Amino acid sequence: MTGAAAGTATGTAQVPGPLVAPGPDLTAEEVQRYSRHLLLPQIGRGGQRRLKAARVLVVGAGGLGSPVLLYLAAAGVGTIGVVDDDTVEVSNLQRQVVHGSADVGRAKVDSAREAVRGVNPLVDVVVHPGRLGPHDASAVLAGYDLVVDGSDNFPTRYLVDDACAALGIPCVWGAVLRFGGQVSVSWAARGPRYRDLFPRPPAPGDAPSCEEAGVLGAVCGAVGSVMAAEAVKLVTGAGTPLLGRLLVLDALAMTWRSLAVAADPARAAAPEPAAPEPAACAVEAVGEVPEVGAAELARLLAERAAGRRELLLLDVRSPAEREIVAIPGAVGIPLQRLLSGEALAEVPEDVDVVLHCKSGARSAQALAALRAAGRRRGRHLRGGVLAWVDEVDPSLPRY
Ligand SMILES: Nc1ncnc2c1ncn2[C@@H]1O[C@H](COP(=O)(O)OP(=O)(O)OP(=O)(O)O)[C@@H](O)[C@H]1O
Repeated sequence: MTGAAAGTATGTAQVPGPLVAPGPDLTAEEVQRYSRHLLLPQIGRGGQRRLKAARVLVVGAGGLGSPVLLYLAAAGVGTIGVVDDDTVEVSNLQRQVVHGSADVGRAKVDSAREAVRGVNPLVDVVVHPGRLGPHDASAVLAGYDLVVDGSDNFPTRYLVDDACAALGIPCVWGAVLRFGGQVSVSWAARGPRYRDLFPRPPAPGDAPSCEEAGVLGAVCGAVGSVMAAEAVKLVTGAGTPLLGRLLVLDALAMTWRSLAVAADPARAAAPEPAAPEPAACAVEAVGEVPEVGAAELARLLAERAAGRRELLLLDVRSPAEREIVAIPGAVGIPLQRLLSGEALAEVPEDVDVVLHCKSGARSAQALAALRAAGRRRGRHLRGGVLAWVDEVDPSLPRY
């Protein structure tokens, strides 16, 4: 993050007017539905007509996208786009409140469309199923007035931020992890951008995901609600947006802090670093690594139990993940301890090693680190503990 000094020549955020021109007048049904907005002088009938004409794209129908979608729909945003490439899983329901139990297995975009229509049938929902990538970002974002980024990964955030900058439109972005969250507005033409706060993506393994470290569901609700409020403010011109400011939530202490942020003059002068392809995951980043399937691992462990084989099964997930589900006989060494080299001595050189994590990305990274350190007798479990649950012991929980 660049310093906390807004107001430099490059960093001064300009308070914009309304982003969207008013649409057609409201019907009697709309007047009734949105009456609590109409009572607000900062929104009123004119602001509600702007919302009716607005086209807002929500990236990700997950933990943040859920409250964003529901509040934008309820607020009467005329056209809401939804991009997502995922299907609803049981473990999503703790925070992804736009989906319900009956939606498990459905495409998130379909489930979200139905929920949005249930909240407000006057809203048009445009679904963009699939992974947003450099090949289609400009085409998908074009035609929207504003993007709300509720994605959960750095490549997508940089991609969305760059595409918004190129199109000259603002992006409201948010991020959550454990009990914390961040929200801000990135708008190249008017103030600092996401890239000013985070010039470089963190090194693989430096920033844990919610999948690894967890997140309080209500934190997604709090941060997502702020994102939706910022979107409504930008569309209508109400108040002062979070432009040049980063709002930081600590839900354990229950504090919100507002940090001033400035554009980074060095970034403004330098060419944009290429955003990594969003589809790229840690496995691809570290190259080919030898794998073993779950059924094969079960056979190897049976041989070990019978005393016919020496094998070390290393679980590189966090202790909290291991408490949820573990492969019997696995030894836990969290990924960071392997990547830092701190735990290398705990991995013997003369024994076959199989590493595993939840789904295979972290174990591939750990294996690459072991190989870089000269350990040649390692493989990793394809599909991680989830593959073990699916193929070997379905009585164990997925998460
Ligand atoms: N580039 C992208 N294109 C389309 N959808 C994306 C992209 N990046 C992220 N998303 C979506 O954004 C959402 C992020 O939400 P969240 O992290 O709460 O969900 P999740 O990935 O289901 O969580 P978990 O990994 O813990 O299971 C996901 O639904 C994910 O599919």
